[in-house]
Amino acid sequence: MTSAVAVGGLAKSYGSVHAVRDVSFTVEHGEIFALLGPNGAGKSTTLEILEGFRARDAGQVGVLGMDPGDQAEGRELRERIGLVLQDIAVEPYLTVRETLARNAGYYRWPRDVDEVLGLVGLTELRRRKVRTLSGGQKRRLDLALGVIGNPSLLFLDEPTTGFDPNARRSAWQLVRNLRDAGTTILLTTHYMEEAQELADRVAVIAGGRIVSEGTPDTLAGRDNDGARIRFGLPHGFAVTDLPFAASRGDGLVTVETTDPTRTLHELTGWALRRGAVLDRLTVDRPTLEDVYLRLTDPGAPAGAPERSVR
Ligand SMILES: Nc1ncnc2c1ncn2[C@@H]1O[C@H](COP(=O)(O)OP(=O)(O)OP(=O)(O)O)[C@@H](O)[C@H]1O
Repeated sequence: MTSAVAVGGLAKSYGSVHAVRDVSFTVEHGEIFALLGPNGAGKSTTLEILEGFRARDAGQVGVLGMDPGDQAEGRELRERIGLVLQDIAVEPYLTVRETLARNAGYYRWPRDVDEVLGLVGLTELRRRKVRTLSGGQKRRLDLALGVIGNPSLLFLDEPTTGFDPNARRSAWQLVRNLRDAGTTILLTTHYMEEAQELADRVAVIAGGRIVSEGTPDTLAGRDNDGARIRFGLPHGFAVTDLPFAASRGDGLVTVETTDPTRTLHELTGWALRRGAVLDRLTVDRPTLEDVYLRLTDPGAPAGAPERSVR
């Protein structure tokens, strides 16, 4: 089976601004794929080309086996994709349920309106006028509008911006449920926690180019990076007493290691023999955000694109 989305050598400029330079990636059926990148990196431009709203200058694009740039195929495609864009215009004087029911009428095989209201947690608010919804409630309605047409492929452009932490977790569960029911999802987000929690694979785009691609856990060799052990030393002990090199700052000792199992063993053995209690002991690895910040640091030397495989 072909990929749900296949992009090769995509390029798009606005006058002298090279918004997308040479972007290639695929999204497989049934996966959640996240496009990450700083403001102005080219994410929305890429998405708009895939959605058929913007013409490309160069490259190949296949979405559900169709070319969104082709007028006839583009129309057929719009029946099969769902969109949750950053700012969807809705009629403020309709109720939540009326809005959803009206949009359901645009599709040949819509989902049940009340079922979708339940999915996004808007059943209680179904009789409320849209203009009275809070920002987060409105965003849930956006999500409902995106899935009402029962799409095979759903585009989510920053789906949880403005959500409170509980609403964000509910939205994540909804997105996972959609994926588990067979919907392919391509999303953009500025929340690294969202990408970590949701995405099967991510691509980082910067300056119109993909600079790294992989699973959230392995992106840019994240899984092979060293671990960091931190702890507080009790009174009377110095960093130089430790059986390995370490540094001290913020009242905590930090040890960088590529072999955390061994280093921890040495550390705890050393402490137990001396009756020393290691205060606030933690072991961690670079987060997705650490890796993302490194990849998108404008001061970092430009290198070959990094790719890690699943
Ligand atoms: N219609 C337009 N006309 C001219 N320049 C544009 C237009 N749309 C986008 N750009 C420029 O193209 C570049 C890429 O913009 P794009 O909106 O694709 O980035 P983005 O990654 O989605 O950013 P954000 O995270 O801020 O939404 C930016 O430099 C932007 O200023």
